[in-house]
Amino acid sequence: MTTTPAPGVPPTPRPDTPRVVTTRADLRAALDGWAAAHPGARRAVVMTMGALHAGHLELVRRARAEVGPDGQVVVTDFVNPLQFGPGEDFERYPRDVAADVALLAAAGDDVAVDVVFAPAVEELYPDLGPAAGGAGPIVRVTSGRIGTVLEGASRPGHFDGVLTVVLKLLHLVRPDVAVFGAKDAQQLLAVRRLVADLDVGVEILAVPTVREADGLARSSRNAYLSPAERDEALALSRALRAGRDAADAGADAPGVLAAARGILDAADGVELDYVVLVDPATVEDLAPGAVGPGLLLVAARVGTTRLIDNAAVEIAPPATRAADPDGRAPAPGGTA
Ligand SMILES: Nc1ncnc2c1ncn2[C@@H]1O[C@H](COP(=O)(O)OP(=O)(O)OP(=O)(O)O)[C@@H](O)[C@H]1O
Ligand SMILES: CC(C)(CO)[C@@H](O)C(=O)[O-]
Ligand code: BAL
Repeated sequence: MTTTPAPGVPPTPRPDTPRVVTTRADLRAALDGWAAAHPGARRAVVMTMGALHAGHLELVRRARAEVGPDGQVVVTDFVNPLQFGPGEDFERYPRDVAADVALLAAAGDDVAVDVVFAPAVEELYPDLGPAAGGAGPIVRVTSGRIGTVLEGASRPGHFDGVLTVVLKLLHLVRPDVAVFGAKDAQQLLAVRRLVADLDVGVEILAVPTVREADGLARSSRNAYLSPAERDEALALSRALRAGRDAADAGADAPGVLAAARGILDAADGVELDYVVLVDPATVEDLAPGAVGPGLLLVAARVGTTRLIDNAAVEIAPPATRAADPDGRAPAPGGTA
């Protein structure tokens, strides 16, 4: 892919491999250099913890589509210690920046990345090292109620850590748009609230969950699963499909939730953390009589691996729910 030059400057081919920078100073130089060579170009960021997979590539594709060939796409590759609690998988989390860069370099022009920012922990958090007492930043973002329910209840402090690093990365990269995955639905909502509540000047875009052919949501943590566990993990996406099918067939909110829960309760090897049907705008439980959009959220442990997944559903109004395809009134007590 070539980029459109400033007037009078010959077009330069975009390098095949993204430029990898690890310091704030080199990041700034890469951003400023691009802006100088491409006046008016837009910039997009895709924030990741590395161990890149097809889900991440979809986020990059969206980012590239958003800024065009002259725009600059930055991928951040950083396992953020602030969002991991004691006993979680911070140490075990897969880290291989070279493999991530190779995957990006092998992707097509529509997934072209200009810069990979892969800082060391001390670069982002000078106060976190042993020399500084290990406490980390004094001032952090608090995620409020969103950060205390569901993922936040199971992982106390997680969303404060996520929002703190997201805000830092937004300040460092200064993008026009930032692309996040719908797979991490509560995170997406928290980031949207961060941007709205703190008046951060960036557009947040969401990409639908990318799945494997059998329905399993792509996730870096899938790498932890043994083949048998991977089969067991399919119960999550099956449960969401059952909930969605129930909604499509006219079930009410409790019926939708029961359909999903039934699959999970019957599944082998799945230790359920939660399955809930929530208001997508708040992640608060949907009332039994609610109609309209809902979000089914599931979190479960399969072996030692904690997985999350979700699906949007639409709860039909009772009148629609009750009518049969010919529009006749329902039999008394009928539900669907
Ligand atoms: N299957 C997917 N579809 C769409 N977006 C995804 C998918 N997996 C991850 N993302 C998005 O990629 C971004 C970076 O996520 P991250 O690096 O944590 O990957 P992950 O696969 O979610 O990892 P983990 O397994 O640790 O949760 C997030 O915005 C996340 O929602
Ligand atoms: C947004 C994020 C990169 C912050 O560390 C992380 O939570 C993730 O990968 O989803
Ligand atoms: N994918 C969200 C980041 C985390 O689980 O820590």
